[in-house]
Amino acid sequence: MSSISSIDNFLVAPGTSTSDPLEPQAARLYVQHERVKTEPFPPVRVLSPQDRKRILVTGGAGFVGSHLVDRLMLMGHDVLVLDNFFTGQKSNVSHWIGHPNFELVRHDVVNPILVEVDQVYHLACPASPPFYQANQIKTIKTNFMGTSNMLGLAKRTKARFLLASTSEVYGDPDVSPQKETYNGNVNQTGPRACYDEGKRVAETLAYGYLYQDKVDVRVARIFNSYGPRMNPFDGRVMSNFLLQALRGEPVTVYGDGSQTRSFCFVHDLIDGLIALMNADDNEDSAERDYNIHSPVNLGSEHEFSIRSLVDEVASVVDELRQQDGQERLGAASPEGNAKSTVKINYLPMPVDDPRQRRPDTTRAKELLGWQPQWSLRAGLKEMARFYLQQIKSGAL
Ligand SMILES: O=c1ccn([C@@H]2O[C@H](COP(=O)(O)OP(=O)(O)O[C@H]3OC[C@@H](O)[C@H](O)[C@H]3O)[C@@H](O)[C@H]2O)c(=O)[nH]1
Repeated sequence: MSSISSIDNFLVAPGTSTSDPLEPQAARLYVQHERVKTEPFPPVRVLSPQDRKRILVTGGAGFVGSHLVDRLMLMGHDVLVLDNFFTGQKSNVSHWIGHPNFELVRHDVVNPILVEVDQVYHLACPASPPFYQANQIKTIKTNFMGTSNMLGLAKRTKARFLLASTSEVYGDPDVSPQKETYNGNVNQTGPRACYDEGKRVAETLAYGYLYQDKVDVRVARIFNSYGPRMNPFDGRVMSNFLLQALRGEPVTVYGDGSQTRSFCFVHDLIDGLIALMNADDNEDSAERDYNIHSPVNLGSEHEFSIRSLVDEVASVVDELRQQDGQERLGAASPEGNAKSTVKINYLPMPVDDPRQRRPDTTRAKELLGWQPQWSLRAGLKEMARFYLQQIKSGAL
C-alpha cells in the first residue's frame, strides 16, 4: 500500500512553475502522473464520473481530517469539509481553498445540514484530553447529536458512512493488547467520560442505523496518532514533548512515565481509513462480528512507555539541531539517564489516564491488508521538522 509522504511533494516552488502547456517538462508531468494541475494548487488526479465521488469530511480542518482531505483531493474526488473551527484550523486546508473540487463550510455538526454526498467520513470532535474536557457537555453533544445528524444525512443520501471512533472506548484496559471484541473498562462518571462514552454512544448509533436502516457503516477505532499539523498546544504527549524539547524546556511527564501507548504516524492512519471506507462488503462472512461493518482497530502495535518516548524525542531533536548547525540540547537529565539530553519535569498523573494501550490489529491486516509502514523515528522527524519550520517562521 503506497503512502504519500507529504503534500509538499506536490507543491511547486515559486519561480519553478510548470503550468505552460508547451513546456516539455510540464507535459511529461501531466502524462506520467495523470494529474491535472490548476495553479497554484497541487496537481490532482483526473477521475471518470463513475469513479469520482462527492465526499463529506466532518472535522476536515483538524489534524487527521486535513491529511485525509489532502489524500482525497489528490485522488481526484470532490471534497466538502465541515468544521466549526473549535480545534480545527483553516490553515490546515487553506492550500485547497478556491480549487474547483474543494468546498469548506463553517458548520457545527450538532446542527443538521442538507447536502448530497456519496461518502461521509465523520471525524468532527475535539480529540485531545484537555480540549475535549474543556467543555464536556459540548463534547458529548458533538458525539451524540453530531453523529446522529451525520448518520441521518447518510441514510437520506444512501452514502457510505465511516465513524472515526477511538481507542478510548476501551477506557483503562485490563487486557493487553486490545482486540475489537474487548468491551472496555470505562468510568462513565469520570472527566474523560464525555469523550469515551460519547464515542461509545456514537458507535451504538452507527450500528442502530446499520441494523435498522441498512446504512453502510464502517467504524475505525483510532489509537494514538501523531504527525505534522497536530496543534502544538493541544496538550497531547507528542506535541508537548516535541515542542518542549525544541525550545530547550523540560518535558512534562505525567506520573512516573511507566504508562504505555503505541503511536501511529498520520499517513499510515489515512491509508487505513481510506482502505476501510472502500473495502467491499463481504456478505458471506459467517460471523456477524467479523465483517467490514464491525469495528476495526487502526494503530501501531509497537508499545512504548511515556518515559522511553522522552529518549526518542530527545534523540530526534538532537539530530535535527545538529543538522541545523545548532547547539545540542541542555545537559544530561538530573535523573542520570545517559541517553536523554532533556530535563524532565514530573507532574501528577491525570485522573483516569489509561495505564496501558496497544491495539491488536489482526482484523485490519486480514480485512484490509493494512499495517503501518512508518517507524516512530521517521515519523517523529517529520513532525519535529514541521514544528521547527513554524518556530523559524515565527508562527510558533
Ligand atoms: O505532556 C504530557 C502529555 C501527556 N502525557 C501522558 O502521555 C500519555 C498520552 O497522552 P495523550 O494526551 O497524548 O493521549 P491519550 O492517550 O491520553 O489520549 C488520546 O488517546 C487516543 C485518541 O483517540 C484520543 O483522541 C486522545 O485523547 C498519557 O498517559 C498522558 O498522561 C505526559 O506524560 N505528558
